[in-house]
Amino acid sequence: AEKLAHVTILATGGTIAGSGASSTTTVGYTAATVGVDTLIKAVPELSKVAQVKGEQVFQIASENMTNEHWLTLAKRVNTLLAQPDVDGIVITHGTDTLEETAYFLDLTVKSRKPVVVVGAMRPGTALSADGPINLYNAVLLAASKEAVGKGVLVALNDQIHSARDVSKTNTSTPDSFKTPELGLLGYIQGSKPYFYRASTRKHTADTEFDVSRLASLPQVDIVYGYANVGPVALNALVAAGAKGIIHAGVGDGSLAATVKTALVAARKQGVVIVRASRVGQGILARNGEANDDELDFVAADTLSAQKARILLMLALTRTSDTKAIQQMFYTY
Ligand SMILES: NC(=O)C[C@H](N)C(=O)O
Repeated sequence: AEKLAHVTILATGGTIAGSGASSTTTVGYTAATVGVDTLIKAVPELSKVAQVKGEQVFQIASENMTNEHWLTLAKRVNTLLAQPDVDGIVITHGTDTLEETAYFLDLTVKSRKPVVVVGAMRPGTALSADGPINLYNAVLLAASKEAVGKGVLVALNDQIHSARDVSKTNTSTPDSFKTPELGLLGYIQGSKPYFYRASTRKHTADTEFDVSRLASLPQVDIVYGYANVGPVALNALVAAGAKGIIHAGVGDGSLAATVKTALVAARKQGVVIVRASRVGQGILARNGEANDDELDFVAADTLSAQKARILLMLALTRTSDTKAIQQMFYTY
């Protein structure tokens, strides 16, 4: 028989480690209550697909995830994957910011070994809890040869997504994670992963970002576009020391006149401005709704605002040159 792969499960909390008052409690439960050993014991089938070890890295609801948590997690993943006796990693995570952690790791993990981020939409106490099957699928995916070199993967609801393109799309249903237009990468069925496509963007072992010596990340915040918007929130963030601003604009990243004036002023003070869209799908065209060449702004391409924030933070650890940063937005 083939020797089973060694997979380490890094537990961070979330609903997958949550519990509710009754079996029908699917909202208003408590996240991050159950430890990694209990999660593993709840799925004895794991021992058929991998030799599993568990580590409790954090125990938080993912709305409390911070840059510092990400740095700690990325360093731990890199340390483990450098060991010859670790073949793959699974990270259990709350779903609210799961896509952000996954993309952060996609840009900072220095290995081709599989890394799979997984969560659940229902707490473990609920009828038809999705955590156990999601964890089982994530572990077999992390143990698989098929997942090697694919970048950080997100696996829920029997589907495999790329970290860059996946989003939580529904507040509560188990099929919440989707890659609407660019498409999911594959499925898990009958204890086997099936891949149909791969991301064309640089990730993991091929990225230029190195967090091994970083204790913090540059402050980058997001401002939202909407009818009747003014510059108050933007100006407050700049005054609070933001080094970068992601503008999650209406449509193709259009700028309200008063906001545009404030963004131009911020840029003159050295703040890097990235135009993104609140729409959720499509390319944010450089020099489309604003003349980025003239304003010295950066276009987010197809990244959501929350993922543009991650790429800009990491970009600012390397350069403040907006042409170089724009190139990164077309590369990652
Ligand atoms: N489904 C979940 O995991 C939601 C929870 N608030 C979290 O992100 O930790």
